[in-house]
Amino acid sequence: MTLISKLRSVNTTLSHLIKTFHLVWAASGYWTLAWMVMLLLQGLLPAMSITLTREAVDNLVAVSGAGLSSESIQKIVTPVGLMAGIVVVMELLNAAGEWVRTAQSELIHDYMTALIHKQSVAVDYGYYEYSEYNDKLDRARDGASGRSLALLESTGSLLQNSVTLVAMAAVLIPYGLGLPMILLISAFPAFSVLLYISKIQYRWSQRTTSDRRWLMYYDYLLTNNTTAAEVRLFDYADYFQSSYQNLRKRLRREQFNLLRLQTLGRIVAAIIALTITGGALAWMGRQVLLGILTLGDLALFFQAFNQAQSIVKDLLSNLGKIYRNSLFIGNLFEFLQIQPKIIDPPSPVPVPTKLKQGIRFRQVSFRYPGTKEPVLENFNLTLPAGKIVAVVGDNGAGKSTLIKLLCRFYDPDSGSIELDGIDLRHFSVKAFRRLVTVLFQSPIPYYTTAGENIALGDISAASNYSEIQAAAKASGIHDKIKRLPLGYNAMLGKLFPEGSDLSGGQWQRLALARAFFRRAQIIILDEPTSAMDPWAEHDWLERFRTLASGRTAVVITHRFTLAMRADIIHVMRAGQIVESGSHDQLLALDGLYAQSWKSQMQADSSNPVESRIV
Ligand SMILES: Nc1ncnc2c1ncn2[C@@H]1O[C@H](COP(=O)(O)OP(=O)(O)OP(=O)(O)O)[C@@H](O)[C@H]1O
Repeated sequence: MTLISKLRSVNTTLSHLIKTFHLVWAASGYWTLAWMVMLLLQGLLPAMSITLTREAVDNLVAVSGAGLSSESIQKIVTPVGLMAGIVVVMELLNAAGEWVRTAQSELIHDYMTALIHKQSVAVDYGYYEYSEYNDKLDRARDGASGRSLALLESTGSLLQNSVTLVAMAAVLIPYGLGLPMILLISAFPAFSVLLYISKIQYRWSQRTTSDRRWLMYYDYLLTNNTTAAEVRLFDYADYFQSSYQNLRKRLRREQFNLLRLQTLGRIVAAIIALTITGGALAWMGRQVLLGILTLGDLALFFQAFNQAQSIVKDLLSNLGKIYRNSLFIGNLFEFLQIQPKIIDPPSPVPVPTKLKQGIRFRQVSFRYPGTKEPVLENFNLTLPAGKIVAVVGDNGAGKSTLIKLLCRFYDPDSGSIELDGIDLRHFSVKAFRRLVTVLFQSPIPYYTTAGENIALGDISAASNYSEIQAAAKASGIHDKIKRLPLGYNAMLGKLFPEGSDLSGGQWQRLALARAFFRRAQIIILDEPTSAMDPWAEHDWLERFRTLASGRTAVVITHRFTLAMRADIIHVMRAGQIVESGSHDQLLALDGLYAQSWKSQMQADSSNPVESRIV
């Protein structure tokens, strides 16, 4: 490590320390103040105690053999009494310290968690599609509350040690400068070992972040209710269990190696420190034999040396901890610094209250970050206002990418997506998204009450009970909810006690109710009926038409039954629209759509409603 990189590392540590202190202060201002006052007191008391020891011993020597006069007793009782007082104050401070520490740690935990939650939502959706981001998030969590408090504690201990050390030095310096120097040198090997190990541990932790996520994933596969059926059916438990165990074995081995290195280093450092201490003690013995020191000096000297040595050791070990924790907490700051790319323009244009022309993809080209192949290239598509448009196509054609662009989860690399002729980038992101509702293939089962599941569509209107019921009726889930033990107040999902589970199709109906409740102008559907039987799908489609009337809807689907009901069908292949028209027009065209339709009809003529476009 060059001098410049060393200085840079000290600078980074300091900057992390300052940022951490700001965070801690913001999270627990008064408690931090109380903590600092206590540190100062705890730092000063040991030196006061040592000075009193000298006084007590010297007084004892002075009055020894003078009889039990009140004057001689007082000479001993006063310093001893004060020393006892200091012990009591130290105990009180220790007890109060526990209290302050617990309060601080709770406040800091909540504050840091809130910061991480806020940032997790603020970053672009796109980040969640990359493992590097997940690594950052995992590391930030690791560096959050625990590390910041540890960093603060080590800094506090360091300050306390420094106060004590300065006070001790003031007491020791009259005996010469050599002793403080020896103390410092004796602790140096331990410090170097600590720094070295800290660095190795940090690198190991960074390198194994993904490994730990693999462990979580295997654990999830083996213990989760959503995977329980397939684990049994495919009998893959042994396979994933051994993957878990093998990975754990490797991590355990690496951890043991680190531990061995650490223990070895510590033993060597302790031997060096002991040798130096032995030399200092021999020197002290010599001074006593030569009659240079008084008994009081000797007592002070002995106590001060012992204490100062452990303080210097603590001090250096705290420096090491500060260094290590600042490395980890750097991950938190790195995470908090991620800037979203999908942001509001400086002066957003108001979103249209009612769509007139519709949505247009104009010469859109897009590739996912970090990939070479574009998914869309000079892509054009119009979604006319008030119409239902279906987009069909084979796997990987780019249909879901269209949705992501339409929701502004990503922006095009070139070209534009326009709403009534205005580029989406000119609207405020929140205001634009308020216009959109998406019904996903697997809607999220929110483990909350049935009513709240619908209200999440528009949380600002959550108290509008009659609208919630109207949305449930419109989507066809009202009767089911009414039959639940507590109706709209019934908990859904099996995660919590008393929860009632719904079928896949019922969850999709609940999602439709949420969409009704949202009253958004643009409705996007991604295989919304995949979990429904043909009868339920028919009923659902009728309800969907009610929802979509007067709105602009895009349906991404593989199902003919769904696609054929759209006003316009676009067939997509390899990032391009290759055919467009109504169901009848596309059949008459006898192209890709017609071929898929025919082959599906032949293959499954007994059950045409189940036909899929391939
Ligand atoms: N996050 C991503 N990063 C990189 N490439 C991606 C990402 N998501 C999708 N792709 C790629 O983009 C292309 C289009 O994918 P997309 O999911 O849009 O297809 P699709 O038409 O929705 O397919 P399907 O019908 O199977 O759902 C595919 O080649 C896919 O591998």
